[in-house]
Amino acid sequence: MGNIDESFFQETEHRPKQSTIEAENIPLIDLSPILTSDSLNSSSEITNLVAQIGDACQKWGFFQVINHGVPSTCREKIERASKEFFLLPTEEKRKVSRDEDNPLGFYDTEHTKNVRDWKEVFDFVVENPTLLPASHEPHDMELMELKNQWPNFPNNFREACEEYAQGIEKLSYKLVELIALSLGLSSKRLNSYFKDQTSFMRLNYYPLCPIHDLALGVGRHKDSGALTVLAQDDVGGLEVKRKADGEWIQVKPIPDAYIINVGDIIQVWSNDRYESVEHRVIASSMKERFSVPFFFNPSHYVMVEPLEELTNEESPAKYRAYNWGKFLTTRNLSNFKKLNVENVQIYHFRNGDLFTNVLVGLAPNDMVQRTTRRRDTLHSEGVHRLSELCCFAATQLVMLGKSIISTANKVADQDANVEILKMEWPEDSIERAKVIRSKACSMTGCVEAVSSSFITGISEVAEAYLAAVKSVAADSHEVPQKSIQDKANAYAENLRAAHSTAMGKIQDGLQYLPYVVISTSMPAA
Ligand SMILES: O=C(O)CCC(=O)C(=O)O
Ligand SMILES: [Fe+2]
Repeated sequence: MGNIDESFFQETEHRPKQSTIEAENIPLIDLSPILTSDSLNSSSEITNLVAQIGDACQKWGFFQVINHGVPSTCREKIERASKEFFLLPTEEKRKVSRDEDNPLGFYDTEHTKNVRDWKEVFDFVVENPTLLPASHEPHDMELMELKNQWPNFPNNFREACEEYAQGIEKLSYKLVELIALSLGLSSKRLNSYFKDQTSFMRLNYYPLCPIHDLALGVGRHKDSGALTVLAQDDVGGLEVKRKADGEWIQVKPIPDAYIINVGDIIQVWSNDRYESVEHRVIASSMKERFSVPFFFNPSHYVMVEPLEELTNEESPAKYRAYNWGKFLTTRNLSNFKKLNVENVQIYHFRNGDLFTNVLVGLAPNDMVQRTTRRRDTLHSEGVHRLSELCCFAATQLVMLGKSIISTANKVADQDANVEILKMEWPEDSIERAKVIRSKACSMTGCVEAVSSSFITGISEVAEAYLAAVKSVAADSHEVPQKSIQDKANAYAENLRAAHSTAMGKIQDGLQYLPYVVISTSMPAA
């Protein structure tokens, strides 16, 4: 697993506590009613099942299922294959490493919220190939094909993975149908979104961890897809944040059960009726652990937005539509592992109506105060995040230069625990330039995402204020409208300027790197 470095250390407040609550568990649901019929016709058993699923989604966002119809032999086969694969020597596993061009395969430096996870993974897609946007750039329509890479050992690995994926995919459709019914929709309402699915399966291996009090197997996160179907072994370690009080609750291993959780997409489709809930995995110094999540994701071209049937005047759409493929590629951007900014999140697409709710019922003066405070906070936070990003980008560019030079001189850099310095550079200088270009694209992509989310946020606050003022005060001219709006515009302009400065700095820094590449590729005099 390599050296223990600080990139694994969680901030103090996110480190595992000694005693987590074991008393309550997430709901356990018996799916046997779906085994007897192909269509989910409205028998009283199905109605009862749908109600249980609806309750579990609402209260926990998580549940376990038994009598699900996935043959246990399939599961045993993939679990055995996974164990055999991860126990191979690292050099063997690295033959199918994921890289800049292919995000599928083996990987041991997964990061969650910029902290390294104590685990190794192997990813494969269920539609081979899977189509995704080639870049996160909004106007770039080019697509790319993701293709699986399979290891030579163990020799039944591919077969075990493909068979298991088929069984789990079938179960996932059933679950999505039950969830659709629980939202009052027709059972097949969501199925077409998965026609050219971008779903993937992940084999997780959590090795023994000597720093289990500092690190996590997987840091706290929400799953960004539609639905996750997880097989965990008998070791345990998955914890779910209880919605009622924010306590971390252990998910007890149940033989042959699957753990199901609602992802961000169902949260958006359901307009927040069901929430995607945070979870994490504790690392252990006593027992290694294996798990296999399946991330059921829609086609890349799906625009994710609250379903029409679930929104109306009283409960308007809480999110703007976003393109799933672009969301995923923006997420995957972060090849710079220790990015000091948050990755793209669904709340970046939240509509301003939440702030409108904050203003409801306030006296005009209080409205002014609340709006001013929110607008100013968004502005200063935006400036802060952009300047942090700018410093980060400059450091990364220097590091890239150092890394090229030390590779050319074949010396290890003193800072070798910095991820980027350990990069393996291609021999060919054009290929090196391509790597630099893709890193620069990642950085500019992040700058763009951060600045546009703050600019949108500020203008939404100003709009919500205008609407609220108009609705309460007939003589609203007494309430400052113009100055609130003007200042919001000035702030947005200021953020745009900070954005251009950051992009300029990245471009400036980038100008030097080709010289470094060229000079380090020339033969010594
Ligand atoms: O290994 C587990 O139990 C959960 C892993 C997980 O949450 C994930 O990969 O998203
Ligand atoms: Fe997860």
